[in-house]
Amino acid sequence: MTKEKLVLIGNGMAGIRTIEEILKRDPDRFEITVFGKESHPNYNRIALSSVLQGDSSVEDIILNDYDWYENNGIKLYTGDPVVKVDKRRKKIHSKNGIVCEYDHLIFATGSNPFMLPLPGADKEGVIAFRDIKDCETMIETSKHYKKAAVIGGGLLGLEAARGLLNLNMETEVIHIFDYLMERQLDAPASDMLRRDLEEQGMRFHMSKQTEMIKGKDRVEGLKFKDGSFLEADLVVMAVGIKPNIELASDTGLKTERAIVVNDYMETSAKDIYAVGECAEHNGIAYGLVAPLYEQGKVLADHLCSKETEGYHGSLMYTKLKVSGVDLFSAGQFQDEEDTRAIRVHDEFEGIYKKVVVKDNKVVGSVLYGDTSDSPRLLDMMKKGQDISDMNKAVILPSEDENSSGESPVISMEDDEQICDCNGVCKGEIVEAINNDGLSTVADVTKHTNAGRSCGGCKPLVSDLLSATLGDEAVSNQKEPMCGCTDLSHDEVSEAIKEKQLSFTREVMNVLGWESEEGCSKCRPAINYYLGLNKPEEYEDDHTSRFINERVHANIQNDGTYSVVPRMYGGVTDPDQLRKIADTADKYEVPMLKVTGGQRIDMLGVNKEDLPSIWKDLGMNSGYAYAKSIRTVKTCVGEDFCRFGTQDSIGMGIQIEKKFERLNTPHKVKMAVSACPRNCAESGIKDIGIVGVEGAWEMYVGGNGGVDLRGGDLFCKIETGEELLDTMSAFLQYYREDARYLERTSHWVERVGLDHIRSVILEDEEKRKQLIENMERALRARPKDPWAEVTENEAKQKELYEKKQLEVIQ
Ligand SMILES: Cc1cc2nc3c(=O)[nH]c(=O)nc-3n(C[C@H](O)[C@H](O)[C@H](O)COP(=O)(O)OP(=O)(O)OC[C@H]3O[C@@H](n4cnc5c(N)ncnc54)[C@H](O)[C@@H]3O)c2cc1C
Ligand SMILES: NC(=O)c1ccc[n+]([C@@H]2O[C@H](COP(=O)([O-])OP(=O)(O)OC[C@H]3O[C@@H](n4cnc5c(N)ncnc54)[C@H](O)[C@@H]3O)[C@@H](O)[C@H]2O)c1
Ligand code: SF4
Ligand code: FES
Repeated sequence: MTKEKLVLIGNGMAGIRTIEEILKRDPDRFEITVFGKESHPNYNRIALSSVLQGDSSVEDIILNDYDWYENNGIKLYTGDPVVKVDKRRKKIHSKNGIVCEYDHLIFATGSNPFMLPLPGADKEGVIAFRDIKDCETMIETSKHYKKAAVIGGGLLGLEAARGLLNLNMETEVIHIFDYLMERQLDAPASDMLRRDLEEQGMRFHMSKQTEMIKGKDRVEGLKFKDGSFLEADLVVMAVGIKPNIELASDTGLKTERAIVVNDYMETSAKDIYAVGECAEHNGIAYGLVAPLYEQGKVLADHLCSKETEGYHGSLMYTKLKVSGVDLFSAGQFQDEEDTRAIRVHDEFEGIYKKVVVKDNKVVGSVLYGDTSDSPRLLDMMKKGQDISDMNKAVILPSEDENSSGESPVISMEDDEQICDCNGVCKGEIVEAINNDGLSTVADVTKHTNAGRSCGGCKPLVSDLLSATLGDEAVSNQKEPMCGCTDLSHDEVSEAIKEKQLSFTREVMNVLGWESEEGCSKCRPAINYYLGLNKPEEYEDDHTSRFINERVHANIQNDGTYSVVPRMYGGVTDPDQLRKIADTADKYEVPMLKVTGGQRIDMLGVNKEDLPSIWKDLGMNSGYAYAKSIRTVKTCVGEDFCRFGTQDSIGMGIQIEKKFERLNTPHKVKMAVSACPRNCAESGIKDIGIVGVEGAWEMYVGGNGGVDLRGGDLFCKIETGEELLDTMSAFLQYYREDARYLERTSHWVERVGLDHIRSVILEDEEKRKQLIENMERALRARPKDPWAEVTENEAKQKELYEKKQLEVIQ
């Protein structure tokens, strides 16, 4: 039977949740194609706040990785926005020229941040906070500049400001009203919030209107309408959002503030639907995920011909994701003529609670300092519960009545919601815990979606696990490697060693994997642990590798690849440069870029050209795509620099040649500087070497990326030979002890520098063993992967022939 063609425009939270709901209902019904403007798979936009605040990495917040699309037969085009919809022919056109037919078309194009049209708003350093790029810009800016200004004291502005404080920037918030978050809070709660945030170091400029952004090319400050001026190196605008409806209006769909939809998320055009922030239902365009996910369920029912009552609007409720601040706001929280309120205000404890009542029903609430009543109040609001017979103390129990120490989940009814973002009730979670044998919060999230968005409900989920299984069962819980197994990384790696397992399928069978094929989390990890255990015998399973490692090149946002040849120690010569230039000319490589790792990146290469480019270059792979040794950056050192005390280039080249092509749990970057001026940035590398008079200092666990971390001084070593031995022992211990995908920076923090020192510097036996194991691993390394491909026609056919370009990326 031919499948109906379903095209989704917008690879964001609402659109992909709708696809997940469709797959749950009728997985084989549609041939699904997704177009996304951003060059990432679907990620948790909400968690950008936690990336900025340093609690997660970009990798942690991916909701559906590339393999998910592939495994569900979904064709994904990232970095390729739809630019035209031909309603008559039922076709869409993408920016990169892809034309795709549809039977059903979903708009889920979200919103754009609203940028105040101020003079100077186009200067460098003026940004929004909406996507991964914005987040990365803020993190990068904080490395070079000190003063940040956030315009807008709403949810987004305050979460951005907290993140900027964490990045050590002096942070000023400019707000147009005289109290913060006026759309969610009343004056007393807002005052308490402001005081708490001031204590955290935020500074506020209230009732201020920005007139212009000053500066030459880059922002230098803000001028306000009252004539005052504030210096700033970075300006983040967080003054609301504008639904992204340009394409919809060009298509002729009815739009007002957003794309107008009916109760079944149908737009004014046949077979075209809209969900998410770009949709407007009954005059409301929502800007929080809970309503958007409700819309997704309705649209999935409708498209899969399931019975549905339709979408009838949602109650809005929010929490601020700033640590140290407990705040909840829902519904109609301001006093009106026809409302009355129950209030508790404890200035000593910093607690404020207000419940607004209208026609004997709770219609809104603001809680500050203690939000434990929020699930119950929300439930009352949703059910429209009549409270005329209820005692005030039952609606808002006093602290004494509330202070049994018992978690609020205990007294919740089964139909009360625990996860507001995803609409998951207590009963549903308890049933999943009991029926599916769940024992961790991660299990619950995987099975029910509870906790998968803002994460605010995770403490309640954890309490519910304890209440259902008993404290002991839960305290013994560990983080499983992935949803296919209950075993942790350490247990899997240990079992491979103990049982001397030899290949992926065997591991899965012997260790009782839940899914036959494994998933994109466990397969690469198992492949790594197997190679670690039997370096000489194990044959790498390339099907378990991530796409970049499978094809030995990094995929770019437009579907092309980058080629980075190895340049040992960042040193090149005219011959290499000529080869690179000739190859770039021959294959019309659109960009050559010098990388931070001191080599040359050839960007924009077509996949089918990769093998011949590698052949023409005749250089080794730089492994820029791999969980392996990447670069050894060097400064010019004693031969040329008047401060140099050591031969940094020579040492860098020796290190790179010794450890190249070695598999590691995550990428490993190194650097050698010949004096403490540190021109090669040794302080932010996994291993950084610094020359001092008559010796080398070795730093470990540095990271210059999102999780910025200065390396720790590990030891001081006199000879080059001893340095290489100590590096061998350190790298091998990292390879054996760290979990797959754990950077050295996280590993060093988890196990502790003292412990690593005691193993490598104090335990002679263990050090010797580690160095021997490293030598075994180095001897067993495969040859250069580019050379292997250029000599292997079958591989070229399998991986690089043009038809492969159609493969989902
Ligand atoms: C920092 C931050 C924190 C947040 N915190 C919370 C929170 O705690 N709780 C909460 O409920 N909500 C929160 N939100 C809001 C929430 O993230 C959004 O409501 C939600 O992401 C909207 O989902 P969406 O799919 O409608 O839009 P989006 O997630 O924006 O997805 C739309 C996608 O469509 C793409 N697109 C647009 N035009 C095209 C085109 N022509 N072709 C192809 N692709 C296109 C866009 O690039 C985008 O990737 C937060 C938002 C931010 C920015
Ligand atoms: N925790 C959460 O739930 C959360 C977190 C972040 C973002 N979001 C969502 O993301 C979207 C964007 O958030 P937002 O905070 O930008 O929108 P918002 O509309 O909620 O708040 C914008 C704030 O900017 C202020 N403002 C407007 N013009 C201004 C000006 N010229 N100068 C100074 N202040 C000005 C407004 O008074 C308002 O308080 C919203 O839909 C929000 O719900 C939610
Ligand atoms: S690190 Fe020292 S030796 Fe190396 S280039 Fe810089 S100043 Fe010169
Ligand atoms: S309440 Fe946001 S993820 Fe559960």
